Amino acid sequence: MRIKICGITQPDQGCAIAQLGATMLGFICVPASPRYVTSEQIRRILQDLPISIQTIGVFANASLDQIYQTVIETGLTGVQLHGHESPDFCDRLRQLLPEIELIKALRIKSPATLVQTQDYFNQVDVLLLDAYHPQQLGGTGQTLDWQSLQQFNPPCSWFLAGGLTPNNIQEALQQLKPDGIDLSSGVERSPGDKDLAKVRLLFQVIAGNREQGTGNREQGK
Ligand SMILES: O=C(O)c1ccccc1N[C@@H]1O[C@H](COP(=O)(O)O)[C@@H](O)[C@H]1O
Repeated sequence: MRIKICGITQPDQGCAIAQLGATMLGFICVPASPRYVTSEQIRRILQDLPISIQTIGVFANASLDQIYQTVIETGLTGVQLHGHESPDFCDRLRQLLPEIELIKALRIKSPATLVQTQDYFNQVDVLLLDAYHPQQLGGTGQTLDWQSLQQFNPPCSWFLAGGLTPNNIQEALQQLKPDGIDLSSGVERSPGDKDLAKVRLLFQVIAGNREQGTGNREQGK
């Protein structure tokens, strides 16, 4: 399972979180967010990271040109679209930046909203499900109704996001088997300031969960 820690703003925290086991780091390129980082800041953080870490820029309703410029300036390996971007917009971004990993986040207001995800199956690499909040686009700490997602099985990869923490990740992963998880505010001291003790605990809980799964399989459960 891939693990993305989002809202990185400091080079030392990025390195430490990569060392703890994150496979992806996210950088908020949404100016209104308290976790916003400029291209210059992203570049500085990326230069110390191991090459194996995927680095994702998170955008919301930005123009194709803004996204293109940021990716070219920074060397990000992927883009997460967290606003109201259409499937056609995803297509055009794919043509512009064919090498990057393309993630479309959808904020799920009700189980009925899940139907919208179908429009993106062929357009993106990963679908990311986040919780809906009427005023904020992301990083809200709100959880989804995990039970209502149990039948969600898209033909592409999907990530679970929204209010995940070291305290609730075990329950979430007992109910769902996403290809990846994405955490931001659940491993923070304050917006953009990651709490390394919480990140460490997260990886310990996930490792325990994996061992439990292996044990259950060995015992035929
Ligand atoms: O984190 C932000 O400030 C943010 C701003 C605008 C769009 C997305 C944002 N973050 C994304 O929100 C989800 C869930 O965050 P949380 O774990 O509930 O705090 C995550 O995908 C972030 O990438």
